[in-house]
Amino acid sequence: MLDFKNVSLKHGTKTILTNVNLVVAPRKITTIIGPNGSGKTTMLKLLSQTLQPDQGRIVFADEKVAYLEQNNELFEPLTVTELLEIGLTNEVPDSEFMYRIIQRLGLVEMADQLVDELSGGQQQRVWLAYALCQRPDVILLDEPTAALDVHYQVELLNVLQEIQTEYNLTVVMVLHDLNQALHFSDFVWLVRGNGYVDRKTAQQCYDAELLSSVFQTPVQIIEIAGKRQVIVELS
Ligand SMILES: Nc1ncnc2c1ncn2[C@@H]1O[C@H](COP(=O)(O)OP(=O)(O)OP(=O)(O)O)[C@@H](O)[C@H]1O
Repeated sequence: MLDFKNVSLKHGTKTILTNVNLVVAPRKITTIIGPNGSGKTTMLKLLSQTLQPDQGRIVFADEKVAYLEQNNELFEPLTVTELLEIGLTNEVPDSEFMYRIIQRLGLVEMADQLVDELSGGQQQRVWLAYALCQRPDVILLDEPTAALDVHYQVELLNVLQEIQTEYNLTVVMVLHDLNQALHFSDFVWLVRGNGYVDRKTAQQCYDAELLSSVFQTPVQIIEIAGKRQVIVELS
């Protein structure tokens, strides 16, 4: 169980959340979408307890939560394998699991390289592997595809979805790409930046009026090869 119960939070004078009640769907993928500065990262920080609400509370059972922030830094030079082994040490070390994650995230060839010497996109995959190696019940991911090319964006989300299903993980992530958010999620939280958050199923979000109002930008929903796609109208 991981819920927002009557949570209110301001950053300075800016209202981020007002009496928000939300249930994180267990063993499902929830994606947070919304405009820049609306409070998406703040919500992940609340769920990870790196930030406390002004009012209300985040309700936890005894889930193990792994939080992958937008920017991650190493404080000493480590190879990919060395970093992932640190992730494993909290639990019964499971190098077989670690090797599967290395394979699934396409990291085999760089397993012995220093993390700092990898490209931004490669490092992003390594940090996701690190979070998974902690064997969390809940994984919080802030823009996990941000530095990736389109191939690896889709690849990473596919692998994440497979691992989520296989290990019954609860995933809460922030994405900016609306098509990816709706395609890979069960639930979507739409953060409006005025204190309010709508919780919808991903299917309910294929709604041009809804998305246009959240982003204050005209969008259309069209169908390509039988699949709905969100198109942002360019002026
Ligand atoms: N520690 C802080 N102190 C003061 N204001 C903050 C702090 N952290 C965030 N804010 C402000 O709160 C608002 C929400 O920030 P947050 O990072 O949660 O937004 P976001 O939706 O994740 O944005 P983006 O899409 O740009 O990553 C922003 O206006 C931001 O400037």
